[in-house]
Amino acid sequence: MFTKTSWIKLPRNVVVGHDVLGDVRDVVADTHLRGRPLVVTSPTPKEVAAADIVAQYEAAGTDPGLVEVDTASFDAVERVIDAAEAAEVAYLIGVGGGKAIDIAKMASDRCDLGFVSVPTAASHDGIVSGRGSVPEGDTRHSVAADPPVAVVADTGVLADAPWELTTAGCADIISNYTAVKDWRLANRLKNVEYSEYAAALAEMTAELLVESADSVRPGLEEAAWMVVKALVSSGVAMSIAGSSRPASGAEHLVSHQLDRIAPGKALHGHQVGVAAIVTEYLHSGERGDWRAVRDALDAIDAPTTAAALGIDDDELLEALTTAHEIRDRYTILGNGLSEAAAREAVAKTGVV
Ligand SMILES: NC(=O)C1=CN([C@@H]2O[C@H](COP(=O)(O)OP(=O)(O)OC[C@H]3O[C@@H](n4cnc5c(N)ncnc54)[C@H](O)[C@@H]3O)[C@@H](O)[C@H]2O)C=CC1
Ligand SMILES: O=C(CO)COP(=O)(O)O
Ligand SMILES: [Zn+2]
Repeated sequence: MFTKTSWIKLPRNVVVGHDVLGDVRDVVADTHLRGRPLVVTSPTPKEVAAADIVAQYEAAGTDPGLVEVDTASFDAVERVIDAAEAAEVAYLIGVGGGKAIDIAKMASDRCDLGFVSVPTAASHDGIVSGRGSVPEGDTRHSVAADPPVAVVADTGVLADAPWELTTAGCADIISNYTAVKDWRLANRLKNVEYSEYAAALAEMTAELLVESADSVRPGLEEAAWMVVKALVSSGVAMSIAGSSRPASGAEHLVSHQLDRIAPGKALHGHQVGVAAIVTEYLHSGERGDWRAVRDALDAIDAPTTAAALGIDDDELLEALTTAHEIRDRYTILGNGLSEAAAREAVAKTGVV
């Protein structure tokens, strides 16, 4: 008897382009969302975009709430929920990098309110995904949350953001190669549910970005366009899968460990990129595709070594040998990488 069910949640309006920041109210008006919003942001994105959005609503006679967050934590989610309830808002607008967007996404899901995603950096593929990523103690949660009802990505804002944020977004996409390899491995060895459509979309997204690497250059709106389209596509792959598997494998586990061992030293996308060189080596060996991963990162100016991340060799080795403990997600790390194997992998790939 056939018993499978799949429920794919996707955004209704995804608006990407030049000067679209000024259209946030119009884009929202095209959805079912009505009333006062709560704008969830962090200090720099507030100046770059959130203040403009607040001004749009004020000019139209609506007084939006505003709350600032600075970390991806469950405490921050609770603070936003309290602010949303106190201000009796009708929906939330997340404005910023991955952390502000994740917090707004999870808070709106918990309050059963709509969510609008306004990225100010092309730095991560959580812009449209139906997931939130939050550390807690020794673990890292990938929380299911309704994806945004609408996304407004202004290519001018994204192109003006610091270049390293864009290269981090590219590296987050390049890591799809190893994430999908880990997913297939987990499917074969542990019967983990797998979607060929989601995997193919995640891989194709990485492929298209790598092929366009020459055009991804600082300050160009065309480059921001290409990268944000890839980030949207990767987020859609996660929504089709109903998990972050198409975009998060062992390289993400290593990055999540680095967030605990060496907090604040490097961007999420850069960490997963460097870790992907090593996990690709583990998948396919010395003659495998790890050079292609490294060269793809290099072509878009993303770091390819621990030193370029600002992370000590020992910190990376600790992350590599303990990453399997962080979450119940089977990957090429299996039940743990030995220190000797980790040393060999980082030496062979030139990551250390
Ligand atoms: N939910 C999901 O599916 C996914 C979630 N993530 C999560 O996203 C986070 C990483 O996102 P990031 O954006 O790298 O980190 P982030 O949100 O900490 O942003 C990095 C920095 O960039 C600044 N920034 C943002 N826009 C700026 C602009 N226009 N000009 C100047 N500075 C600007 C932010 O204020 C922050 O200081 C991690 O917590 C990661 O786990 C990443 C991928 C997928
Ligand atoms: O960062 C992600 C995809 O790029 C998703 O992160 P998780 O590993 O927390 O699911
Ligand atoms: Zn990621």
